[in-house]
Amino acid sequence: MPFINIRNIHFSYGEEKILDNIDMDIERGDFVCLLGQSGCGKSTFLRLLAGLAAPSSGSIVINGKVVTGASLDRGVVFQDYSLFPWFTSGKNIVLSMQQKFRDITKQDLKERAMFFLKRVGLDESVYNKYPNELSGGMRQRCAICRSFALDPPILLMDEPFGALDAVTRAHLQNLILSLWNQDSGTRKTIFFVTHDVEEALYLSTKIYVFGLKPSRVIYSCVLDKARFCTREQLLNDPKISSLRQQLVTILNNDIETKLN
Ligand SMILES: Nc1ncnc2c1ncn2[C@@H]1O[C@H](COP(=O)(O)OP(=O)(O)OP(=O)(O)O)[C@@H](O)[C@H]1O
Repeated sequence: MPFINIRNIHFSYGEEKILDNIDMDIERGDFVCLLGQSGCGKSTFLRLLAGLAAPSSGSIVINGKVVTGASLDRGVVFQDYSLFPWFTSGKNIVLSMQQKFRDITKQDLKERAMFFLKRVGLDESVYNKYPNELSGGMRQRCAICRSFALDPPILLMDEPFGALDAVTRAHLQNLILSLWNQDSGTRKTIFFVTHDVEEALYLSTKIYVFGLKPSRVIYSCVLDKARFCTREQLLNDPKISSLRQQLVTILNNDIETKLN
């Protein structure tokens, strides 16, 4: 049995069918990118994985257990940084850790938060700042810091870099790869929603393309490229170039089929 076994997932909002028979087998430590046109149901699928909604039919089994609700074993990072604006960054990080590490003192939690702030490239002064005193990139680093400080084996990331400029986005892609790579023995399993083919090629070990709703997986692939390859290698690798072309064509054809 794979680490995550997703079988025959259907989901509807009322009468509107959104997901139609999604199957996936995911191994521990996979970096899974979900690509697809806007509105096809990628975020909905992440909500099902998070246990925030239940499939209309089908099952999601993680490590042998059926998902029936939310769990601290699945961390979530959204595009809009998901920090409470009325708390400082530090409090945002510590509050979520308190739910998981109930026996750890506040001082130790603060030290853990400081440690992870540094890991994501933020200075300790950020601890006492409110989210609105930080740039978008810094807020997203804080959200990533909060997720990694909680240390969930699975991370669900919904277009986490979608609102950022290209340079910040590239930095954060490198950051997430280095956090994911930090200890290859206990790599987190990451699901990452993006519209960006290049981002998917750079980050993932597996790519799933969702078709327009009611959405099915219309293409999937496993990337056998070395996980430490550079952006330059990615641009020059002939196999990746052909995969890039294929992904763009599939996405374009999908939208054209629905328009015709
Ligand atoms: N709470 C809701 N109630 C009813 N319909 C919803 C709800 N949330 C989403 N939808 C609909 O479900 C469909 C899928 O939405 P979803 O946000 O999952 O797509 P997406 O692929 O993540 O889109 P995007 O890439 O634009 O974020 C859309 O048609 C959307 O309007």
